[in-house]
Amino acid sequence: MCWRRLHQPCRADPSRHSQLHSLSSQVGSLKPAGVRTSVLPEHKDPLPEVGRSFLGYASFKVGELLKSKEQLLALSLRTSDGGKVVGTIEVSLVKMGEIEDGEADHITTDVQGQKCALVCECTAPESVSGKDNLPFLNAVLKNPVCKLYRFPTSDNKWMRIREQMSESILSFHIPKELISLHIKEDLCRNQELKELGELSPHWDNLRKNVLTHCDQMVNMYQGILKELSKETGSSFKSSSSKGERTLEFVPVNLHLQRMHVHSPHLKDALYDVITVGAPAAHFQGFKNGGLRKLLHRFETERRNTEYQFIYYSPENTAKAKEVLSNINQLQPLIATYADLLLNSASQHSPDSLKNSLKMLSEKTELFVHAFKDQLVRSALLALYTARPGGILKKPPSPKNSTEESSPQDPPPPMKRQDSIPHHSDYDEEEWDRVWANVGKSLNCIIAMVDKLIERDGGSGGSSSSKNEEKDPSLVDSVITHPREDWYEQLYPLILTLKDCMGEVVNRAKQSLTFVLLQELAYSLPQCLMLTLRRDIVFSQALAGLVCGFIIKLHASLHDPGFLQQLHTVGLVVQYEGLLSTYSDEIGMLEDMAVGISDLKKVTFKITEAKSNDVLPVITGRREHYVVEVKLPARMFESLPLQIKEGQLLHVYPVLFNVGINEQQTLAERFGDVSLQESINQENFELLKEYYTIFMEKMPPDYISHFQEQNDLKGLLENLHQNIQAKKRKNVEIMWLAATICRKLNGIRFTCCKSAKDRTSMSVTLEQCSILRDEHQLHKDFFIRALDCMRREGCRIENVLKNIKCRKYAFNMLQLMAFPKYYRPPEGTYGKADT
Ligand SMILES: O=P(O)(O)O[C@H]1[C@H](O)[C@@H](O)[C@H](O)[C@H](O)[C@@H]1OP(=O)(O)O
Repeated sequence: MCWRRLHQPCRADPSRHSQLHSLSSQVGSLKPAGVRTSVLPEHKDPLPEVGRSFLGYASFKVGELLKSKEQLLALSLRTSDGGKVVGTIEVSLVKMGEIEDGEADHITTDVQGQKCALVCECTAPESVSGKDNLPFLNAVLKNPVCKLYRFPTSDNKWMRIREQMSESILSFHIPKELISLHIKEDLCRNQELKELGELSPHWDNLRKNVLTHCDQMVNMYQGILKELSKETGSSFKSSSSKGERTLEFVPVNLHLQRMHVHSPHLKDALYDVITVGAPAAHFQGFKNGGLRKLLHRFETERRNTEYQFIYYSPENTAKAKEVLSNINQLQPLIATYADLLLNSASQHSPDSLKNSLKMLSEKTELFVHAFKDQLVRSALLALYTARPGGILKKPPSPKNSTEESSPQDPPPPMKRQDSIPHHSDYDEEEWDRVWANVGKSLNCIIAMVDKLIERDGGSGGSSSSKNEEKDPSLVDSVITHPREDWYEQLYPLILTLKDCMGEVVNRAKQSLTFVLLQELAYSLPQCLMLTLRRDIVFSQALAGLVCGFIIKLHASLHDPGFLQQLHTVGLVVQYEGLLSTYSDEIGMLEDMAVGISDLKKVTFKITEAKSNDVLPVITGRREHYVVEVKLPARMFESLPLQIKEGQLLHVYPVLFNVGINEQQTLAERFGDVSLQESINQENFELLKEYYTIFMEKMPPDYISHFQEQNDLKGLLENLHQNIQAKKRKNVEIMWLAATICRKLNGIRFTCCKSAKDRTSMSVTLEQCSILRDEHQLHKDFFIRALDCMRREGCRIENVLKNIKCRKYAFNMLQLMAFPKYYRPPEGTYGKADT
């Protein structure tokens, strides 16, 4: 690392001669050096000339400093004529991590005359756990801002802090990936709606209407994707662009906020927080509230409107989508394995034949299993009644096993269709026969393979353990007509399997698409706008999560405990919300709560990077996404087997919100804080559940050591009491939740509307509290360090890059309503055009 400019000549402070802050020293320019001076107590002479402002000088060679045992030099401070010794100066090496090609400059901070910390600024990023991680992290993190501080510890030593803030290219990459998937999913659904076959006029009109709107939606997503694709290389959406329509899917002001601490007696430590604007649909606005309320209201209304469409619960609709997606994945796979089997047969290779059969059997069993649900059966019946002339005496019920005896079920649907004659030739058992035929034809293939291998002199029967399940008539027909050409023997059976499968797929797809039609049919534009809103909020939340996950992974790769936790338990992801339950921010919080909860649908998979493209890849659909994170070969190799084998890694998102500004005061006095209370209560339960799984699944050795180090139970109890206490602006909740998250190796987030002002107050407070509690920051320096970080640190740069002005957007009146430690120092806040 190098300093462009070194310490300014020292100016003697006429009022305080005992301690000087900085001094002109001809220090070389390789490493930053900390400088401490003192004046000899007996020195009574008037100050030497040089404008009375220079106390003296000293010089040294950088090499000497580097070679010195303590990396510290004690030098005599001499008057400018080289005569008298007027004091001493200590120069010590401040090694803040390696920086290549870095530029640095220094700023002296002087908080109301108290010299508390040396702050340096530099532009180069820092390696976290070895330089080798850098290229991979650099592919994700952009435009780092670094600040270096020195603060005294309680035993009068120095701790060195490196604060770093970086944007992420994932801010744009993830939304683009996700929108592409939405387009794919919706195009496929629209196609399936078109292929639903002939419907009676009522349903046909409904379908046409749905298709018109859905096509418009797809066009809209395509338009947004096109606009976003123009933003090549972008990695930051500023708070002032919150409401821009084309950037709606992009998270606001997303950054990694990192604190790297080197303290004298302790191991170096790294503290990361992802800061981001609360995931919310700013362009759509909050006049009618946010997702939590909108979804609830929509579902209640839909449930109570019982004509024109059939009510399927959100769980059933989700199940229909899942089965459809399984079918779409499994059918081509089975076809491929069936062809592989034929290929092995034509090569007359018993081993290869057995292997292909094994794979074919596994996938076909999954396929058959996918249709076991009662939903398919009831949907088939519903679709039958929607065909021209098809009506039942008894209306279909969309019940499934979980819903079967719910007394609140809505009355039977389809009341308005009694103009269609009541006759039915619907054969309820036909589906069972079609479905069972897939299993039968598989059994037939298994029997034939066994037979062929046996006749060939191999160990027949080994290819299947299910002989007892085979259909005897089919087996007989195989045995009584043996032929020696394997391919010819198997070909007709494979053809039958494919035909049977085609029949099942056709029926099931149509019936389940009919279920999806019901979801869209009610209150069409509103329903699609809700989906859009949810997609937008989810996209912002996911971009942050993927960023947090990758950073956590890189920072903890060397920790076997973490890796074990990752694949056996999964990671807790804790969001600290600072939104107020008043006015528009109620809607934001309602959006955020759903967006964060939706992250449960995400799992991660770590793969080996095969090229320079290390950006994550997303697959899946709205109900479930898999994010593939790539690691370079050497890092990938060091992972536990389970992770290398592609095990899906889970996340457990939790949100705790405490409004802190003047709006929250209004909410507490004249409004309603119940939203915040219920969110905190619900999420406390989720956090407790995670802790229980953690305790159950981690090995006993790990747990006993963990318990010795951390009183998680006590912290959870404390958090619970604070949530129950319903105290105003109870910021203790945030501190406890964050502490629990850190102790559980989780991923930390802090959010407010823009992640600029309140977030900056909170992360700097968190950083200084960690320094005080974990690194013995001298108690007299707590406030000074806090003010220093807020005045000179990365977060004021965050404000600058968002609104082109170095002022937190608070006024005096607002700040009076803030909890004490959330107020920035004088001169750093004021009217800012946000
Ligand atoms: O980063 P935020 O705290 O969401 O910024 C707020 C700020 O807290 C508030 O005092 C000010 O009046 C503005 O509303 C800020 O939000 P912007 O989104 O306008 O930056």
